[in-house]
Amino acid sequence: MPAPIINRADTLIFARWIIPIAPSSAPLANYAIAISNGKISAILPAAEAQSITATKTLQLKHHAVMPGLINAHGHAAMTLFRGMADDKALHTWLNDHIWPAEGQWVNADFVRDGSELAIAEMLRSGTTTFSDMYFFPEATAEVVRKAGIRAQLSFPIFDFPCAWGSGPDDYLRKGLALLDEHKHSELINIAFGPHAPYTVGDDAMQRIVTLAAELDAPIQIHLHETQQEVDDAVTQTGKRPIARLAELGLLGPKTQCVHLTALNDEDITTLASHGCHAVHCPESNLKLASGFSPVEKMRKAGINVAIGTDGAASNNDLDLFGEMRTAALLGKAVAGDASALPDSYALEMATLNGAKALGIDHLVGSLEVGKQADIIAIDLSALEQQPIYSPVSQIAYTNISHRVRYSWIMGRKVLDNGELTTLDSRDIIARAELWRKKISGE
Ligand SMILES: CSC[C@H]1O[C@@H](n2cnc3c(O)ncnc32)[C@H](O)[C@@H]1O
Ligand SMILES: [Zn+2]
Repeated sequence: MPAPIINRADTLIFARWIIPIAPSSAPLANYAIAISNGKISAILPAAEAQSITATKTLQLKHHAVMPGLINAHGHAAMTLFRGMADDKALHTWLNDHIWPAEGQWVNADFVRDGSELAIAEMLRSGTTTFSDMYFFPEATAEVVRKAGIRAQLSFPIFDFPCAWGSGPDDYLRKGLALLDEHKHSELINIAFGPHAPYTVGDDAMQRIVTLAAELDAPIQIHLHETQQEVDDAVTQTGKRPIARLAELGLLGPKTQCVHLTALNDEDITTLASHGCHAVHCPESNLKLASGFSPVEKMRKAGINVAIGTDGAASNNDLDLFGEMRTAALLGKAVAGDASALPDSYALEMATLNGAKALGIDHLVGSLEVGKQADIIAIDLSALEQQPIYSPVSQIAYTNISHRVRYSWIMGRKVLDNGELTTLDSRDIIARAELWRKKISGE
């Protein structure tokens, strides 16, 4: 059905290209997009849009306009540990460095300041939705509201105590309160965040399965991050983690499986048949030498693959455009096929596939009339992007994140000509420096 013709809008953006992602990623040249009441109200050729009266009009002659990016996995507050424990393998990194540091430093203030630093970095580089898994999610929620960004907050569950709680009972009680508090929120969704198969036992997993089904809530979990994780599980239980979670009923269309490097064909079939989503974090997997995710095989098996940065302590940035480029390049090498993970698929992974994974594709992930106006504009006029045969290629394969100039979330402008409108960069940097001094004992 053709979209209704409108004659007025709150914001009208004329762009050199619009890349809608759905129904396809093919760029629409010299188009306009209208925003009314926080939603996309029209997408039409620029010549036809001249008749629309708008409160604000923007002429973006050299820009590509596309859906805001969706960072489907991270630990926002870990920005305050960026560069603190580099060049270590996952288990040494976690057991000997990160978990002791978290035990010493993480509290609600740490999470508030670290999350604000992360959100500022993500907004500046084109992310409009992020999925987080960290302690004190209520503190992250405060900053999410302040920034006006969209988020899924997965509350953590371990079998053991941490700064946020004493064990599974306590985590579930706090998490359910958070779910209840945000059940009508437009920007925040709450998910269950069992940390990993090796930190959460069968009892807690079973309670998560029951509660998540009752509340129709998503589950996000680190899964098959390394071959060692799989080998240890087989030694201890005789089962691969994916097989164990399938038996426990934890795998389903609301389950977001993060990492998925050590997969055999049976694992892929199990994930596909349960409708699970994969969240690929290529830079964290490379930096921690965790392994290689068979993204092309998963795609061919019909698994929805989204993309995430993971935390800044294992990446070390939150640049989803950079992650997209790494995913595309690595995906080709892993598949042994240069045609695997083409530019258009890289863009889909970071937008619509992310929205599908988080269960919000009816709201965001593509530019379509009726969807929420989560939109970014990238200036392609710089030397490094010339000449432009294909804007999709330039976005996927050139270093582009610093060229994001505008960003709207639910129609609200949160990045204006490269400047954050809701957050104060200088104050955020000053607070990060205070944490560095404290943590380094200066
Ligand atoms: C449940 S709160 C998050 C918890 O996860 C830790 N973490 C960060 N990155 C990874 C990773 O790649 N694999 C496993 N666990 C990770 C983080 O430090 C928190 O303790
Ligand atoms: Zn992670």
